Amino acid sequence: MLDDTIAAVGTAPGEAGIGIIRLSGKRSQDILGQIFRGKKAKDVNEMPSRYMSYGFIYDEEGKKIDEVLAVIMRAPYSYTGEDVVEIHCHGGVISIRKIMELVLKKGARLAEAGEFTKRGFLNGRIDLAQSEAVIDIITAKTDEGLENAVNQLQGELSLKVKEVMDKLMSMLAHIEASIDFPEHDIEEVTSENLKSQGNEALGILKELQDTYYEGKIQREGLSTAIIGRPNVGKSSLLNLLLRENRAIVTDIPGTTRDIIEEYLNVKGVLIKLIDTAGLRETEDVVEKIGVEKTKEALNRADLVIFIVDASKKLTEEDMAIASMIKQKKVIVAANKIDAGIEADLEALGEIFDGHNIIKMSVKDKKGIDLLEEAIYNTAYSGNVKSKSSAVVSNIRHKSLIDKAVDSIEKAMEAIDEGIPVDLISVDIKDAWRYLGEITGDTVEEDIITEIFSRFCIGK
Ligand SMILES: Nc1nc2c(c(=O)[nH]1)N(C=O)[C@@H](CNc1ccc(C(=O)N[C@@H](CCC(=O)O)C(=O)O)cc1)CN2
Ligand SMILES: Nc1nc2c(ncn2[C@@H]2O[C@H](COP(=O)(O)OP(=O)(O)OP(=O)(O)O)[C@@H](O)[C@H]2O)c(=O)[nH]1
Ligand SMILES: [Mg+2]
Repeated sequence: MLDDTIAAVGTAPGEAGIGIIRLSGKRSQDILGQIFRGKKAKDVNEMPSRYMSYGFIYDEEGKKIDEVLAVIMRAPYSYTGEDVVEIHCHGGVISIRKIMELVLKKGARLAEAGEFTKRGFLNGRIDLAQSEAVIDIITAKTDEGLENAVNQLQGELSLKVKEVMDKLMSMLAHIEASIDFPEHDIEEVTSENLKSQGNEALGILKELQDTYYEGKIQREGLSTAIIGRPNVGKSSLLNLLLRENRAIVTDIPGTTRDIIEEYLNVKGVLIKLIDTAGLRETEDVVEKIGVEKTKEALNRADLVIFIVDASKKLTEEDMAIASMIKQKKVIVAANKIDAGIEADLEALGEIFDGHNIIKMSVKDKKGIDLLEEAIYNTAYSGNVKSKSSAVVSNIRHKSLIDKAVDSIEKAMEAIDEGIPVDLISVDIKDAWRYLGEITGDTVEEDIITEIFSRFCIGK
């Protein structure tokens, strides 16, 4: 498969001033030679690596197709580690399509999603975690999400993971040695040595585990569900926070049936705001489904904004919801204070942290600053913002690190129990393999395929 020469458009045709067609593989330069004539560089063999040459693309009848800049990046110093050619043409749909057609006619094959990056991985220029960072860069929604992804692309995460893998390898070597040379005092030394190396490995992995919550929020946003009984002003609040009329608002209880999700930036924190159907017992079939969806959204939420109508006495429904969410991070929005305060907010203060009860009026746009402040504060509460440049934001990486930690901890317990060191090596090997799945050293083919299929074409 790496013998093929692949081609794809790397830019959005018709939507930008320039269009880039990219080729990778042994025949790239030859294909360029057949369709490109440089003003200065008459022969592609004379084009120096990594310098742009000005010229024209010609079709098979010798007709000029477009004025372009072309560049050859010869192996191994390229994005894929193979010969790469880029043709930078004008960004129009027709020009890009014609050049692509020509390139395919001359023997290139259309690249699959993520295939350029995959080749960079298969040719050893970047590892798997670095490849995954490329998608994260493309899909980043915040400055921090981008920063984490760029760090991961530079290999910051891989470096830490490899450091641990090296320690595990050295532990395995010690175990081997003690098996090969079972002199009387080696066992003692070995278990001390294993313990200290194992603890160092655990220390690094636990630091990485601690970055996950923050990393996830920076990547996916803080999932924030607006919850409350019907008609308390959930959709009104969503609209106010978004500063647009996204959700339908009426005075009819049960207006919102389907979940509405929108992204919002609160003081630099990415919030995935979720408006839900009011929670109540209902016989209405559609509303019932809405209530079920609300409960699912509630389960997944990192933060709950619990709205009550402060202008009325709290109802049984309010209290039922309160007990349903008391395990969650909650901000209580006591809404409609423009119509007076009848609700027993102190009772809510006993269930939830009093600081997080915000008196507000969506109608009068009152209290919104305090609410945003509270959202921002809860986003990081109990989780100090790390200064580490290796941040775990990917669930695949997190679960592999968790498994490695479990295996190492199992090994450490075994050492404490005086279990023979050769039996411990099984767990250490497991941990090493799990970590290798992050960097791609020990990963199965189907996982690699799955990861790269999530890329876009041309990446
Ligand atoms: N025109 C263009 N812009 C682009 C890309 C591209 O492929 N083409 N990239 C694609 O996504 C990104 C840049 N990523 C790249 C990563 C490595 C190499 C590369 O040639 N690496 C070589 C040589 C490095 C060096 O000069 O020292 C290497 O690592 O050996 C190129 C682009 C973003 N911008
Ligand atoms: N007086 C007053 N009325 C408000 C306030 N916020 C919302 N309302 C009104 O309350 C009614 C219900 O608002 P919605 O935002 O649709 O309520 P909801 O919680 O989304 O309702 P469901 O989708 O039915 O669960 C509307 O008539 C709003 O105009 C407020 O701060 N003060
Ligand atoms: Mg609503």
